[in-house]
Amino acid sequence: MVSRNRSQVKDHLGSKVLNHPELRNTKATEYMSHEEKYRYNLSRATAMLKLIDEEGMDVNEISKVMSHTVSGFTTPDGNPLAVHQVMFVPTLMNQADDDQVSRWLGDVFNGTIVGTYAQTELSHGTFVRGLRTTATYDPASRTFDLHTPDVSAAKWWPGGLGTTANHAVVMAQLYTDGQPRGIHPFMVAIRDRETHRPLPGITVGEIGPKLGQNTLNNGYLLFDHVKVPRENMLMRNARVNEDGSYTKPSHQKASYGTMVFTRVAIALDTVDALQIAATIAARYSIVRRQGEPRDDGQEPQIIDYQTQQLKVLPHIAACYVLRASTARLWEHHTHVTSEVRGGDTALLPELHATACCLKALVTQDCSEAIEALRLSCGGHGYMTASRLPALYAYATAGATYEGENTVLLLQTARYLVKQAGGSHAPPAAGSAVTYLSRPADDTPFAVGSPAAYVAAVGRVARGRVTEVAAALQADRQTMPEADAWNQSLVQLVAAALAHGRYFVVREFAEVVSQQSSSRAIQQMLQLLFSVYLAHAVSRAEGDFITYGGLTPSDIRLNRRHLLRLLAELRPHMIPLTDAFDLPDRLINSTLGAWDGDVYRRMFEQASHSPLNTDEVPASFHQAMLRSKL
Ligand SMILES: CC/C=C\C/C=C\C/C=C\C/C=C/C(=O)SCCNC(=O)CCNC(=O)[C@H](O)C(C)(C)COP(=O)(O)OP(=O)(O)OC[C@H]1O[C@@H](n2cnc3c(N)ncnc32)[C@H](O)[C@@H]1OP(=O)(O)O
Ligand SMILES: Cc1cc2nc3c(=O)[nH]c(=O)nc-3n(C[C@H](O)[C@H](O)[C@H](O)COP(=O)(O)OP(=O)(O)OC[C@H]3O[C@@H](n4cnc5c(N)ncnc54)[C@H](O)[C@@H]3O)c2cc1C
Repeated sequence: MVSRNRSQVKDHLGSKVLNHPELRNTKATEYMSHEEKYRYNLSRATAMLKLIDEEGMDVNEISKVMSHTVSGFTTPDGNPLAVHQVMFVPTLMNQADDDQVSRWLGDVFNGTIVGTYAQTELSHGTFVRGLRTTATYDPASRTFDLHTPDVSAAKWWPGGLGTTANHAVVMAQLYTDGQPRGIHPFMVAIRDRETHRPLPGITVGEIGPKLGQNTLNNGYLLFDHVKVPRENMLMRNARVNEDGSYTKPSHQKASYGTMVFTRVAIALDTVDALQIAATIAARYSIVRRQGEPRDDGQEPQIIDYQTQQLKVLPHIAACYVLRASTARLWEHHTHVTSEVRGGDTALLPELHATACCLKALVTQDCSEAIEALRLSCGGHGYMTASRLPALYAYATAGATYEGENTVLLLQTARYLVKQAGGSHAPPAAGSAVTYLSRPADDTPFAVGSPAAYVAAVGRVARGRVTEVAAALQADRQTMPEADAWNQSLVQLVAAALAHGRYFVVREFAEVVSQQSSSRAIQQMLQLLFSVYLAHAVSRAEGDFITYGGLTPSDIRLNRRHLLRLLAELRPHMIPLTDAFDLPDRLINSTLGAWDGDVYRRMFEQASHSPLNTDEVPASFHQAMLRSKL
C-alpha cells in the first residue's frame, strides 16, 4: 500500500468497504436516537480501523483513508475515531521521542489505547498561548501535576473524548522551576483500559448536539491535580529533565506541528465533499425538467437555464482546480516535515502560511459552493436524503476547526506583510511569495487568455498585500502595534485570500501545461481553468479593477465570456462528474444516483419515516388530547 497515491488508496478502500461483511450494509440513521447513532457509527469506525490494520497501512496512509468519500460512507454521522486517527496518532509519531513511540505505539495499533487531541478549552480555542490547563513539574516525585483551574479552562470539543477515548494528548501550560515554558503536549490516561471508567481526578463527558457530525463524539475534560509521570511529556522537541531543567525545542512552534498537518489534510479532504455535492447537483440538473415546454414538447432540463449553469458548473471546475493545489500542498508538507525531522526548519514558516491560507480558502469556497449546489436542487436539496445538508455541515465545520478561518488568514497575512516589507528571511527558491519582491507582471488583460487572467490574479494579490503592508507600516508610526494591526484586519484577510487564490491558479496553470498525454484532456483542462478564472474575476470585480489592471469594459466582457464558457462546458458536465468515479453507494443521495431514478428513490426513502408506520400515529391523538385540556 505504501506506494499508492491518495486517489488509489481511496479507490482501493472504497471497493474494500463496499464489499466488507461489516461495512457493506448500511442503515438509514436519520431516525435513530443520539445513542443509537453513536453505537452504529462507532462500530463501523472500529471495523474500518481493523480493515486499515489488515491492509498494513502506516500513519501516512491512515490520513489518506480519512477521505470523506470513504469515511462519509462508513461513518455518515461523523467518525468518533477520526481525531484518534488524524491527530492523536500523528502527534505521537511526530512529537514523542523514540522511546515513547516504542512504549505506546504497540498498544495504539492493537486498539488498547484510543486517543484524542485535547487542546481547545471553553474560554480559549484560537489563542493557544492563552490556554489555562497547567502541567507543573515536581522533581521530587518526577511527575507533572495536571490541573484545570476553573470551569472556563475545561477542555471542550476534542473529538472522540466524549465517551470513546481512554487517552488524550493534552496541550497544557508547562511550569518547571517555577517558570512558565509555554504550551506542551502530554500523554494522559483518562479512562481505565479495562472498565472504561474515568480515572481518579478526571471529569469527562460528551458536549451535546451540533449542526452536523453528531457522532464525532466531541467531549469535555477537567483535571483535579492529576499526577502524570515525567516520561509522559512528549519529548521529541522540548524536554524536561529529572531535576526540572528545561531544554527548548528546535523551533518555537514545534508543538503546533499536528495542527499544520491536519490543516493540510482538511483542505485536501473538503474537496472530496465538494466533488460529491457537484456530482449530485449535476445529475439532478439533467433529470429535473421544469418549465414551459419547448419545441420538442418537453419541459426543459433545468441545467439549460443559464442561471442554473452559473449555480452548478463553476463548482465542477473548482473541484478540479482545488484538487490540484491541495494535492501539491500535501506533497510540500511531506517534504518540509522530513526536513524538519532532520533539524532544518527553514521552510516551516512558509509551509505554515500556505497551509493556513489554503485550509481557509478551500473550506470557505467549498462550503459556499456546496450551499449553492444544494440551492440548485430546489426543495429536494433541502431533504436529508439528498445528502447535501450533511455535506454542507461537514464542509462548514472545516471553516472553524483546526483554526478559525479568519484567524488563519491573519497568520498568512502576517507572513506576507513581513515578506513585502523585507523583514522576514528571504524566501527559498520555488517559494510561493517571490512575486512580492519582483515587479508586477504586466501581461495585458485579454478575455480568453488564461495566462492574462493568471497575471491579473497575481496583480490583485500583489496589490492587496503591498497596500495593506504600507497602511500597517504607516499606522505603526502613530499607534501601538495591536491597534495598528486591528486597524487593517479586514484588508489583511482580503490580502491573504488573494494570495491563496494566486497560489491555486498558478498550481493549476502548471497542471494544464504539463498535461501532455492527450490533446483532448488538455483542452478540457483548459476549458475548466478558463471557467474557474472567469468565475474568480466575476466574484471579485472590484479587486480586478482596483488592483488587477482590468477596465470596466474588461469586466463586462468577462461576464459575457463566463456565460459563453458555461454553455461550452454544459455538454461535458456529466462526463466531468462521472470522472470523479464515485459509486452510487458512496454518494448515497436520492438525487445523485447514476441512473437518475430520482422520484422513485424519494418515495422509497419516505417509506422509512416512523410516522408512516401506522395510518394514524398514536402520537397525533396524544398531542391533540393534551392541547384540548
Ligand atoms: C482528513 C481530515 C479531515 C477531516 C477531519 C475530520 C474530523 C476531525 C475533526 C476535527 C478535528 C479538529 C481539531 C481541532 O480543531 S484541534 C484545535 C485546533 N486549534 C487551532 O488551530 C488553534 C488556532 N490557533 C493557533 O494555531 C495559534 O494560536 C496561532 C497560530 C493563531 C497563534 O499562535 P501564537 O500566538 O503562539 O503565535 P504568534 O505570536 O501569532 O506567532 C509567532 C510566530 O510563530 C509562527 N507560527 C505560529 N504557528 C505556527 C506553526 N504552526 N508553525 C510554524 N510557525 C508558526 C507565526 O507565524 C509567528 O511567526 P513570526 O511572524 O516569524 O514571528
Ligand atoms: C466540529 C468541531 C470539532 C473540533 N474538534 C476539536 C478537537 O478535536 N480538539 C480540539 O482541541 N479542538 C477541537 N475543536 C475546537 C476548534 O479548534 C476551535 O473551535 C477553533 O479553533 C476556533 O476557536 P474558538 O472556538 O476559540 O473561536 P473564537 O476564536 O472564539 O472565534 C470567534 C470569533 O472571534 C474571532 N477572533 C478570535 N480571535 C481573533 C483574532 N485574533 N483576530 C481576529 N478575529 C478573531 C474569530 O474570527 C471568530 O469570528 C473542534 C471544533 C469543532 C467545531
